[in-house]
Amino acid sequence: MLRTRGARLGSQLLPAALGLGPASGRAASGARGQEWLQPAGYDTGVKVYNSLTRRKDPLIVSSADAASWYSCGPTVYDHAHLGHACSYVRFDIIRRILTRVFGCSVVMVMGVTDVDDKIIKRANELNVSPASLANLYEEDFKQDMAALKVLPPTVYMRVTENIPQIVAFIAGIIASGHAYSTARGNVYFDLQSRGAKYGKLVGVVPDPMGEPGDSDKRHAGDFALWKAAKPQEPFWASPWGNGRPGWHIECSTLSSLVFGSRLDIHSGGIDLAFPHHENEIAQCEAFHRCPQWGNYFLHSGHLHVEGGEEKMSKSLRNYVTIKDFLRSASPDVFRLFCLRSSYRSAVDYSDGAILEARRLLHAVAAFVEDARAYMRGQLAGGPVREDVLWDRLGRTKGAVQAALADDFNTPRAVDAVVELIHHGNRELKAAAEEPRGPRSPAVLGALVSFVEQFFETVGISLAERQRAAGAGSPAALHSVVEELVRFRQTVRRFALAAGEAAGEARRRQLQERRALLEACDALRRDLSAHGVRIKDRSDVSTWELLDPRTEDPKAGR
Ligand SMILES: Nc1ncnc2c1ncn2[C@@H]1O[C@H](COP(=O)(O)OP(=O)(O)OP(=O)(O)O)[C@@H](O)[C@H]1O
Ligand SMILES: [Zn+2]
Repeated sequence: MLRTRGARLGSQLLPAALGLGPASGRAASGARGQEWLQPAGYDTGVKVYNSLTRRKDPLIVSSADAASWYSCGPTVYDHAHLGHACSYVRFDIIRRILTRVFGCSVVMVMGVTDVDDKIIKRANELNVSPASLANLYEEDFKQDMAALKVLPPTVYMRVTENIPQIVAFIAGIIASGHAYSTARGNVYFDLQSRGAKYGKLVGVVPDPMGEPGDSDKRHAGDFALWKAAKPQEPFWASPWGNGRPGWHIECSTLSSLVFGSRLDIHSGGIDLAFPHHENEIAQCEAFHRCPQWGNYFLHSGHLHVEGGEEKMSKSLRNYVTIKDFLRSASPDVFRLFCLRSSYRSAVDYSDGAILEARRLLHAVAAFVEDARAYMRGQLAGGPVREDVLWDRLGRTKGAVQAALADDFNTPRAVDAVVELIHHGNRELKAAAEEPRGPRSPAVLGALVSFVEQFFETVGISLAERQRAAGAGSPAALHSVVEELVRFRQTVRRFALAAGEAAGEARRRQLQERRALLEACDALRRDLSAHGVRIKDRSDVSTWELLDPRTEDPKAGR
């Protein structure tokens, strides 16, 4: 059982410290029961789909240096799965785009739910304390996020470390006349007191769930802010007796502790819109006594298992853990899979979809590598149509910027980049078929830079991909591979030179040297299993180190 901590009512959470005043700006139509107030501040240039208005609004944040963003974090009772990964990777992509493309720095707070029914139940099953179970899976979650290259929030905040602040927040809501305590030591939000403003996020408010007959609520839809302690459960002291916080109040308090009464962006999976976010809004607007607390609510669509109606979920046992996934595929492959659909849409997870992402990543890397080889003069070839490529590059840059400004439309941006690569490949191919002539390394260099920069922006590093398998390996090993590939090239050239003889001599030489070519092919195949990919172009061989998890298993055979 957790140590009970005394609540220091009001001392931590003074409304004066929290109250930055209501969001200012002009009104716009949209939300149920009241108008959405367009905030004043820094216009990012992005139009974002706002669940509050159910349309795309200009994204205006308090400041370009510190857009406030609250992200609902995990309930830490088990390993995270690809559904969680999908939501956090998608928002990580948006955060990176906001920062790197639209010049807006983000201050992100993520709440970690480390006390909750699911945690208590699982801890009891495993016969460990809820606190140690939560600690274990919080660390596990952070490791999974790091493995997926999701940038950590500016600060993680644990519920159990902020109980006095939560108690003070609840007291503030009672003081504002929007909550009541009961004889049994529970505190509920009084839904009727909110009137038509309840439902401003989701529009139509679903009927409240069936309630147990002995509930001490005034109305079935009222939701718990404080739950009186039950036997064998962790509890903390409060003015209403021992107990623990309800789920929704945690996020309202944690967000307000850092950002006060104005929040620019709030994110989470679509399942959190109701009742969780709706209730957070009710609580915050009651506490801060402001007409609009959160300005933009962003919701990510669910990851489903292909063919299934339901989201990937622990309780449905239809999940793949992040760890299992990363054993056979790289984080970049998963990220590209996420990029290929809008963050708002539901997406089907399947082996086929992952293989497609893998192949696409492979094709991108192959282009970059070929363009580099061309620049170095290793690709035999003549001129490319420079003007065509410069024109394409300019148009692609514009298309990518426009797509990202349109509700972070990553699939459209990726398509534009793939189209550019297609043109780049076409020119390289044509150049390879022409006799030697003037070369155009600059434009291909510009294409490589742009493609690399685009993927870097969204968190996929093509350069890192080349280094991955070699990371930490001594430089000497690198030199050994270099020597090996050079030796193989010498052997290969000798074998290929047989074709230059004539008549019977040619046939005999080809026959004699065929075994050498076969040995060279076998070595290429064998080394690819160790992440060394050799590419033969005519009689020139180059090589690179690759992360085997990124590679298409069938590629290069
Ligand atoms: N299948 C999924 N697809 C996309 N996002 C998901 C999926 N499952 C959970 N999420 C999101 O992950 C975040 C953390 O969720 P949380 O810890 O509450 O898990 P959960 O929804 O209880 O998961 P589970 O249903 O497996 O128990 C939330 O934003 C939630 O919306
Ligand atoms: Zn939340």
